[in-house]
Amino acid sequence: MERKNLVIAGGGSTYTLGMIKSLISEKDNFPLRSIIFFDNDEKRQTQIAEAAEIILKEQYPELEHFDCTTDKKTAFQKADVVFVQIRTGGLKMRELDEQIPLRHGVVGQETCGPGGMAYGFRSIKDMIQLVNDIRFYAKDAWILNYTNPAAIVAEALRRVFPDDYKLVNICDMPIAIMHSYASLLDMDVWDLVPEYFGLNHFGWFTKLEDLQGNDLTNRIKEKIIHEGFVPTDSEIANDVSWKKTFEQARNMLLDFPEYLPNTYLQYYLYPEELAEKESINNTRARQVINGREKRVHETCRQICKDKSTENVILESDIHGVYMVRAAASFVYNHKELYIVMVENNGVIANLPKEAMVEVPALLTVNGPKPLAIGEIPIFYKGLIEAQLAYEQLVADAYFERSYHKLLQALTLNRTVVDTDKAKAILDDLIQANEGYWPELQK
Ligand SMILES: NC(=O)c1ccc[n+]([C@@H]2O[C@H](COP(=O)([O-])OP(=O)(O)OC[C@H]3O[C@@H](n4cnc5c(N)ncnc54)[C@H](O)[C@@H]3O)[C@@H](O)[C@H]2O)c1
Ligand SMILES: O=P(O)(O)OC[C@H]1O[C@H](O[C@H]2[C@H](O)[C@@H](O)[C@@H](O)O[C@@H]2CO)[C@H](O)[C@@H](O)[C@@H]1O
Ligand SMILES: [Mn+2]
Repeated sequence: MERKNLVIAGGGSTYTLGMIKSLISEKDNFPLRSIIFFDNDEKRQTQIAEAAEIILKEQYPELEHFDCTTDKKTAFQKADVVFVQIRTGGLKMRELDEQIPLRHGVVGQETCGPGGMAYGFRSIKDMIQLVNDIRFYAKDAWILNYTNPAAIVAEALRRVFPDDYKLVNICDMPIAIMHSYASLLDMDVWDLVPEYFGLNHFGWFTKLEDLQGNDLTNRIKEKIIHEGFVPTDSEIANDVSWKKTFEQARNMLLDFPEYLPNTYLQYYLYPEELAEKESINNTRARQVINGREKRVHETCRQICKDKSTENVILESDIHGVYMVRAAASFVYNHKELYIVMVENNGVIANLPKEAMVEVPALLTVNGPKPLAIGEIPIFYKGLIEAQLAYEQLVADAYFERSYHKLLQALTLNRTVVDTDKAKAILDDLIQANEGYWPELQK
């Protein structure tokens, strides 16, 4: 296999260390010549890069070149694959995204409801700029984007880069959920074959089979109902918040037993309960700042102090492995089945052609080739159509600079519903996002 050059855009991310470990564990499947980190925050990136360099020297001696840079040309000129994981406004703005809706009694979440809308409105400009920069230097590179809120980012990118089949939006939540199904069945997650439909963070598994084609769906449902549902991927297995989320997925299954839900549906199906449970001074952003971010930075400091990994525990995680194997499937034309975001174009027969849907697709050298789903039942269609309208209105509002459309979007969102509430939240978000959001016309 020809070795490739990888760039990680958002090199300072809390996910980079896990990604490095995943690239090491996957080096036979995705052999690399070089890894370059790119970020617009030199200091944040350097603390990760200094540790990454030590890890790579120790555990990836075959790698010819490692670098970290804030210069676009240095980063992208030789790129074959770019992973994009940026966060416009950082975790500081994530905290406001979560706190502001909560002040109005509405779910405060990074990718769902008003928080997701605020984050999306901040991310679109930077994502368009970044893809333009990558394309200027590397017109044929594969771009795997998992920057959130992926649904809104994917919709905006679809409009600006309509024919770019090498620009793919991808999320790890379905595989993280499948990891838990596999654990229930005492199986390897890679031996599960999913059938799934929806939008990003808004979808359902309709069937899971093993590699021999045996239907495992009912066994999974029964096990979840009788034995409970817990996160099992190393990254989140002991996380209190993720444990609660997986528990709630079991409740969703009890209420709507037809399909197995993506965990993010909890925010749309039980918005009042979820808003009540959240605590404004300890939203998820605060937990990440005091948890994953601190842990990652401490690990980096330890590695740099020891000049080795002897005193730290480093594990590859399902997030990293999923992205790496997906990239390999594109690059080497493995045609493996992954759940990714694609333009619908009839895949879900009773949804609009232009919708960015999340479905299983064969990842080929000519882009993702989604498998046909057919028509979906009315309950799911209704939920998806409203959410899709919200996502499209957010993108419309961004490109048209329209306050009116943003208010429509927020009013449509199941986590908000009430127009006066939507107006009040929107006014607070506009104020908090000054300098990040474009100016809106009323
Ligand atoms: N879709 C998924 O499955 C999935 C999974 C994990 C993380 N994510 C996303 O990955 C991103 C990173 O998450 P995190 O919690 O580690 O955040 P983080 O803030 O720790 O990392 C983001 C990095 O991006 C950098 N950055 C911000 N804007 C940039 C720009 N315009 N150009 C270059 N670099 C820029 C920041 O300086 C920072 O180092 C987020 O968007 C998160 O939502 C998505
Ligand atoms: O609240 P956070 O920052 O911990 O997580 C937000 C992200 O949650 C999902 O990603 C999970 C992933 O599913 C799991 O496998 C593991 O790697 O942890 C991730 C985060 O903890 C979701 O898919 C992402 O879009 C979110 O960014
Ligand atoms: Mn996701």
